[in-house]
This record gives sequence, structure tokens and C-alpha cells, in this order.
Amino acid sequence: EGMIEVFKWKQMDFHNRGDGSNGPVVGIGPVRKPVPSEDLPIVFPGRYGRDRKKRDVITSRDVNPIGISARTITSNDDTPYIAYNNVPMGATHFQGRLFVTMPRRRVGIPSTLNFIDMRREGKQGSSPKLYAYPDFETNQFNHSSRNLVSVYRTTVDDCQRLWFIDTGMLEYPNNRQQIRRPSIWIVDLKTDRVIKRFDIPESIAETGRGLASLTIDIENKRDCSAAYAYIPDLVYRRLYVYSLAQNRMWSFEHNYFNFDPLAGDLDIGDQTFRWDDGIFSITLGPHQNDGSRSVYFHPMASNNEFVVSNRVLQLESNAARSDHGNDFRVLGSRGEKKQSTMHVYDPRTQVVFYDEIQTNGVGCWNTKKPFSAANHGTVVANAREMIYPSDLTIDADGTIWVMTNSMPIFIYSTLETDVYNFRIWKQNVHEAKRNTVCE
Ligand SMILES: O=C(O)c1cc2cc(O)c(O)cc2[nH]1
Repeated sequence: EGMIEVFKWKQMDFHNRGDGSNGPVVGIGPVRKPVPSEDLPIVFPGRYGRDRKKRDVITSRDVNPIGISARTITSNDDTPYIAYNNVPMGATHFQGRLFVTMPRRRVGIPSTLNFIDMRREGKQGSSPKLYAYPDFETNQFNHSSRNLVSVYRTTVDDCQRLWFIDTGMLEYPNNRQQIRRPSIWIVDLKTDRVIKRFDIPESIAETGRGLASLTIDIENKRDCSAAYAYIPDLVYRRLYVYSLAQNRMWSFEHNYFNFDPLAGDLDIGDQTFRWDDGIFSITLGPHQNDGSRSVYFHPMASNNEFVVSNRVLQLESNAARSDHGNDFRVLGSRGEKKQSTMHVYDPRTQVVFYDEIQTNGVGCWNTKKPFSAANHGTVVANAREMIYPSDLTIDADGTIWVMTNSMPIFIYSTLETDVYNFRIWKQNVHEAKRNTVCE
């Protein structure tokens, strides 16, 4: 019942900080060089400008809304590791490796994509150091235009591939720099080789700023090339579709991708602030007999859930329609103060599990029951130890993984470095729904 604390950190640390202090680690973790499938152009900092005009205004994430400046450690831009600046965001488990992302929202982040080797360093309640993935060099954004800049979250598909978006952006406060095109990456987890990198065209997404997650739709495991990625853009409030088979991308717009102006006032970790994040998380229901499936989605600054068929999204010509008719539908409201970052449908229990940011916990909805506030349950809520659940994933064994990262305190106040600020939790899906309305 509830969630089990797996790891906790006061500050995040790395096996390779890049400053020689603990030296490159030899003989642990994958050492193969990733091989991108295409020649990539060199792109210079500033080429893509700061941001598109519409949102050139400073957002509440840049400055404290009541004017008190949060602690910022800038040092100089070359410092490879500044412990305080490392705030983990994503957590995805695959066969003993737990992938942990560290978006580059400050300087001093040695590697944006990392993993914990659970077999070597899986002791419950410990604070393991991170290994860069697929290797340290690929994480050095200033060494090559082929390298990673900033990753928010990852996902593993049914073909044992790790997918993620490199936003291509250094998201420093009041100084965002789009240093190369945002790109979709696919890594084969059996070989740790990069098997695909797709640069997202400027005609689709002006910047990579709001590309914080993606969801992969594969109709049949025997055809791994027939994969679609559904990508919410929380800043420009669009839903992008990438077809691996066609190597093409298209973009949907809909009012349902917008935040709810009445649900943007948040009170988390003793910070009160207003956010305007639009469509944020996408999850897929079960395959129907005709192969179609429901695509559930929600904006973050909203209590509402919506749904569309994957067949609608998969047809590029639908994206160009000015009127989507009834293709996109409102499911309903989860209830007051039920804003959510990530959510995932679990096929074993037919339950959707989701991060709740205002209650600092995990909620659930059994898809066999009508979508009503009364049918949403609480798996766990803990305002002291689960401040701001930033990611929720479910692995192939039916284990839920949750990252809590105290993000609002980092942005608007100061993290205490002698308390545990970051935690990773887990729970079996059947246990998670036990004694809740989701049974
Ligand atoms: O992943 C998130 O929670 C996230 C990323 C991101 C980037 C950004 O520029 C925003 O304004 C909000 C935001 N949320």
C-alpha cells in the first residue's frame, strides 16, 4: 500500500562529475560509442533565437512571483558540476537500470541523461551516484553538435528501445538558449546504441522548450518500425505526432490543449504561484479489436482529462483540418486540486495512475468506471516527503516508479541541502490500487 521509498538524495551526485574529482569510471556501465544513423549539421548557439515572440515575456518560472529571488548558483558557465543546481526530473526502469534525467535548467550539470545500476547500487534508502548514459561524452553538449543538451523524461517502448526528446535548449533563468534543433532520440537498450535521431523541424516546433515527455504507440511488437510518438508541447500547447516508418512529423492544435485559467493557482511545498502549462502528459488505453486505442491527455494547469482516438492522430491529413468535429472529447474533471504532471494507463489493472502535484501524491482512476471525481482514488499523499511528483512510469513487470523533486522550492525559494529533497518511489500496480476506489 502507498509507495515504497527506493532512493533519496539531499543533493545529486555523479560517478563522473566531469571535473576529474572522481575521474572517469572505467569498466562500469556501457562504454560503446553511440552511432547516430545520420550525419548531423553543426548548429551554432543563438541560431534559433531565444524563443518565439508570443512568449518572450518572463514567466513565473523565471522569477519568484512575489519578487524574492530564489537561490541561483551561476559560477562560470564552464563549471562541470555544481551540486545544488542538479534537480532530477524523470525516472524510468528497464531491467535493472533506472534512467534518471537532469534537464539543463542551470549550469553545472555534468550529464542530462543518466542511469542507476540497480544491481550494483540498488540498496533501498541509499543515495546512489548516477552514471551518464549512453556515455559521458554523448552528454557533453559543447563538444559536438551530435551530443545531448537537455532531456526531461524518457520512456521505454514494447521493442526494448529508450525514447526521449533532447530539447536542444539550455533553459537558464531569463537566459534560455536554443543551441540546436530539438530532436527525438531512440536508443536500443539491448546494445545501448543510438538507432535514430530525428531533428524536429522549425516549421513544427519553434523551440524545444515545452517538449518534456513523449508516449510511444506500437500496434504490433513484431513490427517495431510501425511506431508513432505522441509529443505534448506544454508551452505552445500543441500535440505533435512523429511516425517512425514515415520519418515525418505533424502537429495538431485544439482548445483542449490549453491550461484552465481557473486551475493555474498552485500551492506546493509552502510556495504559492501561478503556472500556465498546457498539454503535458499522454497515455494510451488498450488495443481495441480494430487495433485502435484511446489516447488520454491532460494539460498540467487543469483538473480535466480528455481523449482522442489514435487513428485520428495517425493520419497526417487530420492535423491540417481547421475543425476537428467531435474527434477530441472531454472525459471530465478529476476534482478540485487535482492538477497532474504525468499519468500512465496500466493494462494489467486497467487503471490510470497519475502524479498529483497539489496533494503531493499519486491518484488513480479505474477505466472500467465512469470518469467522475468520486471514482478517483488516492494511492498515496505525503506533503513532507513527496513534494512535487515530476514523473510516473510503469515498467514491464507492472511496477510504478515515481520521482519527487521539490521543484517549486528550487524555483521560488531555496532547497535545504541537509534534508532529503529528491526521492524515487515504487509500487506494484495491484498493491497501488488496493483499498482505493480503483479496485
Ligand atoms: O517538465 C516540466 O515539468 C516542465 C518543463 C518545462 C519547461 C518550460 O519552459 C516551462 O515553462 C515549464 C516546464 N515544465
